[in-house]
Amino acid sequence: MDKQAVLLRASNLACIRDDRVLFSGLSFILKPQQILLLEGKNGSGKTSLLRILCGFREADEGEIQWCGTPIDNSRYHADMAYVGHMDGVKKELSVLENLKMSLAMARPGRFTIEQALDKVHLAGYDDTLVQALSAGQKRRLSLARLLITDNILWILDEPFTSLDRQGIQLIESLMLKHVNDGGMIVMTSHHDLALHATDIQRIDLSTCH
Ligand SMILES: Nc1ncnc2c1ncn2[C@@H]1O[C@H](COP(=O)(O)OP(=O)(O)OP(=O)(O)O)[C@@H](O)[C@H]1O
Repeated sequence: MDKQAVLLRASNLACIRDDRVLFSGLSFILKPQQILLLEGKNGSGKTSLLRILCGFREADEGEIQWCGTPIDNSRYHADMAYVGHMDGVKKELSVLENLKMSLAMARPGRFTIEQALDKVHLAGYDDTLVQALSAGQKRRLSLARLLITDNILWILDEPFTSLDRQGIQLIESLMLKHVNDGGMIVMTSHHDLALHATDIQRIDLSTCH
């Protein structure tokens, strides 16, 4: 892909829930090697904005473009990966089956399934049913999906939730590598990011009215 042309542009977005304006007039541009950190108090609309950016829900106003065209085109969904609250994993399938399923629907990434499981410290859990994993292990599995597929844009909703200290450091180092390699991340987090050398834009949704 031509990295020069890669750009996520949100223009004048608004989101209304039950007649309440969560945010309006929200615009930003995200380029390769940048992280956009969405901040704001509980209920300010961070998850709602991520779901709009994923194309799961339409904005009440405004437009989102990927590389100059509206996001409802197939290329955006191939370029983007979302890890949300529900972890996006099927609990009745094994760890290996879940990763094989993710791989079947995407371009292969930098790591094999075996390497990714090793990286997120789930080696040896291949045949374990997801329903038998702890909350932190489920989160590690959902993050392993990012490593086995090739997606320039990661959209992450509270990626540190349920992770222990070592897990948080691991994810931070994977995120750093992703952006240093030309990737982009939009994320929410109530946890302070330790990625000091990185180009981080911050938007506080509590103030976007
Ligand atoms: N499906 C829905 N239908 C109606 N209202 C909803 C729906 N989902 C969320 N909301 C409302 O929208 C508001 C914003 O929710 P959202 O989950 O986007 O906030 P958030 O900033 O991510 O919060 P938190 O920090 O608690 O995760 C809340 O008041 C919530 O009740």
